[in-house]
Amino acid sequence: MIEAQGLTKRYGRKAAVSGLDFRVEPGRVTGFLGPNGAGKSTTMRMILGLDLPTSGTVTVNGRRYQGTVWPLHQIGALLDARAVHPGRSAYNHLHSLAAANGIPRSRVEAVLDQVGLTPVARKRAGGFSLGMAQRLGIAGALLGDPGILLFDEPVNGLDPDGILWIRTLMRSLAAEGRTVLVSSHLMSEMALTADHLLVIGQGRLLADTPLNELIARDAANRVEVRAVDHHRLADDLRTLGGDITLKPDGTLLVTGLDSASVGELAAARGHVLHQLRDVTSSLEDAYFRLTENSVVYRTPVPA
Ligand SMILES: Nc1ncnc2c1ncn2[C@@H]1O[C@H](COP(=O)(O)OP(=O)(O)OP(=O)(O)O)[C@@H](O)[C@H]1O
Repeated sequence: MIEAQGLTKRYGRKAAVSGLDFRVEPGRVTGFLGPNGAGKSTTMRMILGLDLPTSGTVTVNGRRYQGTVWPLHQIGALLDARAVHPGRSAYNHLHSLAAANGIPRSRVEAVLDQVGLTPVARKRAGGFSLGMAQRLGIAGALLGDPGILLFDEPVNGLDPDGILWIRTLMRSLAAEGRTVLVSSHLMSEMALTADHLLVIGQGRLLADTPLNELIARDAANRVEVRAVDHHRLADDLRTLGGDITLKPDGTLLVTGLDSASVGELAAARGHVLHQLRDVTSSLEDAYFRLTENSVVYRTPVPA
């Protein structure tokens, strides 16, 4: 279990993370989402004790960081896959980590197997592709068989097989009762991997919610309706409190009313409808709506 209270990190006048309160519970995969620069890596570094909070606290299994790096059997982390000495083999890299942490050599072989790097274990890590480096970083995180795992963008650079492997790994680590916190910008992948989400924007918590609830809340009370006289229907729906967007093809997107209310109003006022349907939502839709005011680095949309 990881618990943050009022967690704040400032760099000079800039607040990278502001007053975060959250708990990351064991037994589920918690996705950590937010636009570029939102503060995800900074938060992970503070959890690991690599950065100290300016104010507030973060505890790991109820204990505060005591000034030495958390031992690998408590927390394993993948932060930067390229942070490996390029001249060292995968085996030697893991072996020196194991030796420094009092972890038996047999674990090195076990995690190399687990991540599929046994055939290249004696090759220089500097020659690894990004996907192989990610696997080596994950092997390092698993080495101490820790109860808490942090992964910063673990699918970065992985091919579809690797992405499926990561998803299965995260889910099985959580099913074993471990605490798993994973950041990603890949919404479709997060939708398949995470049970719970923490979403931050500009250093502030925007959502701490089960994934399904976030998507369901986003879809709730959004209806698409096509009518012969869409202008008159739009006026009638507004009187019921609906927020209406008229699409170029004449379809009305109604927010704030469910399909039953729209259908009953249409029948009562004599509207001829050609279509009435609930709008479904995806994690990507929900995420965009949640973070639309928190994006710092926005890319212009081509005209
Ligand atoms: N060492 C540092 N010195 C100064 N500013 C920093 C430092 N580390 C992070 N920041 C700033 O803090 C903010 C949060 O950065 P952080 O890397 O935590 O975001 P992130 O959510 O991980 O972003 P990304 O998705 O792009 O990896 C950014 O504005 C960043 O520029």
